[in-house]
This record gives sequence, structure tokens and C-alpha cells, in this order.
Amino acid sequence: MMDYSIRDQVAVIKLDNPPVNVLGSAALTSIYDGIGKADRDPSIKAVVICGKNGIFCAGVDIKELDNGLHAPWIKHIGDFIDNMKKPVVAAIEGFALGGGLELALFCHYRIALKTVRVSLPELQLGLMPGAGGTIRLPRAAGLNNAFDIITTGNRIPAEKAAMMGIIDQIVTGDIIEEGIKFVKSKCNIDTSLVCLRMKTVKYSGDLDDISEAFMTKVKSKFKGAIAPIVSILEFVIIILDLYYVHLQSLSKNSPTYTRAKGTCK
Ligand SMILES: CCCCCC/C=C/CC(=O)SCCNC(=O)CCNC(=O)[C@H](O)C(C)(C)COP(=O)(O)OP(=O)(O)OC[C@H]1O[C@@H](n2cnc3c(N)ncnc32)[C@H](O)[C@@H]1OP(=O)(O)O
Repeated sequence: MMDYSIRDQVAVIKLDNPPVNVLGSAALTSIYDGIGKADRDPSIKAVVICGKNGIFCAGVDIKELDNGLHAPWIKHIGDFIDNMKKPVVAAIEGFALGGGLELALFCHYRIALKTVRVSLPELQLGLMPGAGGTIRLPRAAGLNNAFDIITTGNRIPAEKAAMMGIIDQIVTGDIIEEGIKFVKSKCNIDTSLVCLRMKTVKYSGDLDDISEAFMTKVKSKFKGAIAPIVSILEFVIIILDLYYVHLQSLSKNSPTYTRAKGTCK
């Protein structure tokens, strides 16, 4: 499910779940174990996460969702990386889709080949980007870009993703070599400064207005969608991202505050 190797004091965690490196229980466990191993090893200075078979990751294994994924749930990997002092880079080729993009967003940095496409297609599948995509994507790309990406499921080309702030660097050549070179250059940077979870969401304007505009768009786009999906949209996309960081700054009478309080019990 995963190859673990050490190159020049850098741990290389290579997803290996052919053909498209989906994240089932076994793959998630092996990534979690690999990251822990790299963190505990004092000779390791940094980590590269990449994928075999010319693809980073096609997301969570849809076939396993019916039975429920077993621990460690993908979010545990994010929580772990958020607290790591050693820099972690996602070295992306091919696709980073759904949980694959969420995995990349857990990392402190993302580099990609020009041919890469990234997306969060969950809503089109009736799911929510429940592994941190709604929390980290707005922090990387800004609220409007994140909203578009999440509600359209469009595949974003690497260069556009770089302009949005999702990708830190476009590279050519061997993605693993580039990943090692890149992450070694980041060893002296405090990882808490680049951890997406700890950043604030970039937006301009009034949060209640933005929230209402998004809601209107979602309702019109997903006309006729079953109520639970709309509720999830409301909860996750519009509120939860903002909830942690901004709730305290909202007026107690504002609609966004009221909705957030109602949905985040
Ligand atoms: C609180 C609850 C929270 C729940 C949160 C759940 C979150 C889920 C997040 C997700 O990640 S959902 C999955 C999102 N990913 C996708 O939708 C990607 C779908 N795949 C593709 O678009 C394509 O497969 C590809 C990656 C672009 C590759 O295309 P290609 O033409 O090269 O190959 P295919 O023939 O399409 O696929 C090969 C093979 O792989 C199977 N497969 C692909 N993706 C998945 C997947 N995510 N899960 C399971 N299986 C997948 C595909 O079915 C083919 O299998 P086959 O047996 O050879 O037919």
C-alpha cells in the first residue's frame, strides 16, 4: 500500500495502491504509520509524500465507503502532520482528487508537474469533502476559489492551482527528486507558519453577505437535491470553515452566527 524509503535524510512515502492509489483502510493505516516512523526517526529531517503509477492519489476508496472506513481515519493523518516540526511536501503527478487533494493539503507544501489536475469532486458524488478539504482549501486558495472548486468539482490544472495558492511550485523532471530538493530547502522554516489549518481564511467583504450569496448559488445549482445534501453544504462549506476562526468576531445577532451555532453543536 505504501513504500517507505530514505534518501539523503528525507523519508519518501510513496503510495502504492494500483491502479490509482486510492485511500482505503489499509492504505490510510500505512501512510499514518509511515509518517509516524519518519517523525520518530531522529536521522530524518523531512518527508516527501508521492504516488506510484504516475498518479498521486484518486481519493478515498469509494468501494470502502459503503462499509465505513476503519481507523486511522484520514483526518488523523492531517492532525498528525499539523503538529510535525519536520516539513512534509506532497509531490504530485497525475491527479490529486478528493481525499487525494485533502491529503496533499495536510502537507506543509505542495509541488506538482505542469500536467497535474486537482479537484474535490465529492459533492458530485453526494459526499462532502469531509477530510479537511473545506477547512484547508479556503485557507490555501481563498474563500471564493474554494467555494467554486468545491461546488463545481472542476479539475483545476496545476498552473491555475499554483496561481490560487494551492500549489507552491510547478516543477519539471522527476517528481520525487524535485520533492526531496524542495523539502530540504525548507528544513529551517517553522512548520507552524505554513500549516494551512492554522491560517485564517482570506476573504474580503461582509461575512454574512458572502455567506448568503454562497447559499443562494448553492440552492440554485443543486435545485431539487435532497435536503441532507443541502444541509451538509450549508454546514460544511459555508459555515464550518468560517466557524473556528471567525465565529468569535461575528455579531451574536448575525444570521451566520445563528446558523453556525445551530449546526455546530
Ligand atoms: C463524515 C463523512 C465524510 C465522508 C468523506 C468521504 C470523502 C471522500 C473523498 C473522496 O475522495 S471521494 C473519491 C473522489 N475521487 C474520485 O471521484 C476519482 C474518481 N476516479 C477518476 O476520476 C479516474 O479513475 C481517474 C483517477 C482520473 C483515473 O482515470 P483512468 O481513466 O486512468 O482510470 P479508470 O479506469 O477511471 O480507473 C481505474 C480503476 O480505478 C478505480 N477507481 C478510480 N477512482 C477510484 C476511487 N476513488 N475509489 C475506488 N476505485 C476507484 C476505477 O473504478 C477503475 O477500477 P476498475 O476495476 O479497473 O474498473
